[in-house]
Amino acid sequence: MTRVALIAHDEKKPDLIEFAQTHEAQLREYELIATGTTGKRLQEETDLEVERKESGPLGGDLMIGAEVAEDELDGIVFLRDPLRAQPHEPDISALLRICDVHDVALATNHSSAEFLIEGLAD
Ligand SMILES: O=C(CO)COP(=O)(O)O
Repeated sequence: MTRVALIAHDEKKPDLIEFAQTHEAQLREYELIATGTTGKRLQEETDLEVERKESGPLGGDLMIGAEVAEDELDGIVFLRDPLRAQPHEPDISALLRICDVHDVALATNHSSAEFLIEGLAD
């Protein structure tokens, strides 16, 4: 089954929720995982079932990266905040890197997320 991770930094969470709501019917067909706070908001604001990992700053990005390393993920939508430094920047870099190592589709902004979701549907 297609397995997809959804992640957003705080400033981008409203954007991710809107994205998930727009594509809710399609996303319902997939196994979804998310970092802690993103997952909580998805559970509260959509009808999607989401497996929650730790919050990003507490290791959630690394937990999702571990799934990438084990080839368990088909795609990641990670709406990053490009305007604010994050305390766990090394973890974020590790996640981006391991996606490139394993050639896993990764969208880090809304426009590319639209392409990714369309690609997953094919
Ligand atoms: O910090 C994050 C990704 O780097 C997201 O974590 P939360 O979903 O727990 O806010």
